[in-house]
Amino acid sequence: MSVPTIVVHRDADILAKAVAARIITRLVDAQSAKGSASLVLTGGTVGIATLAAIAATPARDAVDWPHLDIWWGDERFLPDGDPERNETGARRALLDHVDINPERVHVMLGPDSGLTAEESADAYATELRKAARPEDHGPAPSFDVTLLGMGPDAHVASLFPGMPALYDTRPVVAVHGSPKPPPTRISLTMPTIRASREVWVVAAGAEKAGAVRLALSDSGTMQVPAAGARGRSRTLFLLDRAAAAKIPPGLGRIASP
Ligand SMILES: O=C(O)[C@H](O)[C@@H](O)[C@H](O)[C@H](O)COP(=O)(O)O
Repeated sequence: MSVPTIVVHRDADILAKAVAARIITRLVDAQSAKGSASLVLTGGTVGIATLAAIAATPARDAVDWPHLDIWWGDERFLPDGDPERNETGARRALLDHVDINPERVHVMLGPDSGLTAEESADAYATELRKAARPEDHGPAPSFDVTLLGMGPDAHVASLFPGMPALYDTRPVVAVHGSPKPPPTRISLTMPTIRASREVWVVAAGAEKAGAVRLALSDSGTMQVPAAGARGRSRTLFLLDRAAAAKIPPGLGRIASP
């Protein structure tokens, strides 16, 4: 697993724009190398602001959108079109504005599908397994980039401290009793997140500073899920100054102006 690289930006607005530029470049590089790319989206304010920043960036047209697979790290178990769904936010911010191939947008189904949350998680696991190739050596693709927002409790996706999903070895699980509403969610598990080539944790605001410090220390994943959010070849913590305020001295950080 890769040691995190920390990049600190002035504020949340610059952070979203910088992450947007970084995603565009990463996707173009991946597509140039292998003809396609895969991106795992996150909910949350920074996650959605980043997608809106991509949509607003002229360079977005450098991405070969029809050859991009879009996945989600987690989803609120709500009906299609519900404004609280991460998918709804992603479509409004970006997906409705680019030439994405609908068959390559892999949504986590909500209750209107007729599935229970457990059945929806199983259906997603099947989709992941179909997309996995032999070189992925597992039940899910090695995503090029998995974006993760992070809560003040250091949760990532819908993996909350001490909750059963953190102990689950299946690729995708249903989450009940989420401390962050809504209570029922679908989430990739840590093994699936850690199978990603790159994991990018994005966080802004002083309320995240404690969680960032723990996530970059030798904390246990069960109590500090973000401490387990590591990519196989690269891990980035992309932060604003407020969220980076409590980073232990001596950790390599790149502070942008
Ligand atoms: O479904 C969700 O709520 C997200 O996936 C969740 O993991 C989010 O990314 C963090 O809670 C950070 O959210 P904020 O950036 O809004 O604090």
